[in-house]
Amino acid sequence: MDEEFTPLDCLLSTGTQKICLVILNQPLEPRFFHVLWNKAVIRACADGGANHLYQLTEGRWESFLPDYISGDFDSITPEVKNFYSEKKCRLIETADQDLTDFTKCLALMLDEIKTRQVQVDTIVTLGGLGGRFDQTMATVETLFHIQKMSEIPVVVIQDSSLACLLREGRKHQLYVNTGLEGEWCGLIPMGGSCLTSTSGLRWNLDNQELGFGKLVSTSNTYEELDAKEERKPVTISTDRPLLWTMGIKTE
Ligand SMILES: Cc1ncc(C[n+]2csc(CCOP(=O)(O)OP(=O)(O)O)c2C)c(N)n1
Ligand SMILES: O=c1ccn([C@@H]2O[C@H](COP(=O)(O)O)[C@@H](O)[C@H]2O)c(=O)[nH]1
Repeated sequence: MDEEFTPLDCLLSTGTQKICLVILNQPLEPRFFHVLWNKAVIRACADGGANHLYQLTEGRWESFLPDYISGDFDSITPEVKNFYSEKKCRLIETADQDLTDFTKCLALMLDEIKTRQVQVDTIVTLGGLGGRFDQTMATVETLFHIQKMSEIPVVVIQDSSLACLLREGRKHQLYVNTGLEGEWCGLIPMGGSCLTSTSGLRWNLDNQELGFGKLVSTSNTYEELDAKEERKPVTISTDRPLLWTMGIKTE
């Protein structure tokens, strides 16, 4: 089965994807935040993510009310919690200590999408790739959980990196011609070895095994083109879930 996807469409103000937004407990970049907030049909914060939303929107708080804030509430400050609670944002306590606040927030997002019967192309997450390394690894693990629960792609964006988990058994066509793509990209076999074929990259794979201790495709880039040629989509086939990561142009 072919799957076409433009990972950075969500960051274009002219992009066509219908998105939902999840804000995690990491510094928020204004350049991404505003475009995503304006487009999102449902907006949520995971626990301390609400602190960052509050901080970034200082003085204009009432114009940036999330649909819900969920988590075990060990990071949201009392001031922030009181403010959003008074403004009638839903505060959903998810006390379970076997799943991260991110996983639980995404599971709630899937329920919300179903309840509201909205059509959503992508769930975009801000944060999740910086700060604590255990949390970064947990972010990737969340992508594995959520892939089992829904067909909706989830992309994670922080600083100048994007990550998303490509499904197994499909031929992915990634459109990487939005103008926002940075130089580098990578394919990381996070959940175990992957038999992989690619095109459109500088270092392609031809039914080769990616695996830790064998081969991991980091510091890859896109195929070089002649001056007037348009960049072709990157194609990736994999027999197991495979993490795609790419750079986002810094201004
Ligand atoms: C084997 C195992 N290791 C570790 C944990 C602990 N644990 C896993 S997820 C989780 C919740 C983490 O919550 P989150 O808010 O995402 O992260 P925090 O900032 O609280 O560390 C906890 C406590 C566990 N339940 N089981
Ligand atoms: O260093 C970090 C810390 C947190 N996250 C993500 O944010 C959520 C919520 O975090 P809380 O600390 O509970 O407020 C967490 O589940 C992580 O997904 C992060 O990415 N990096």
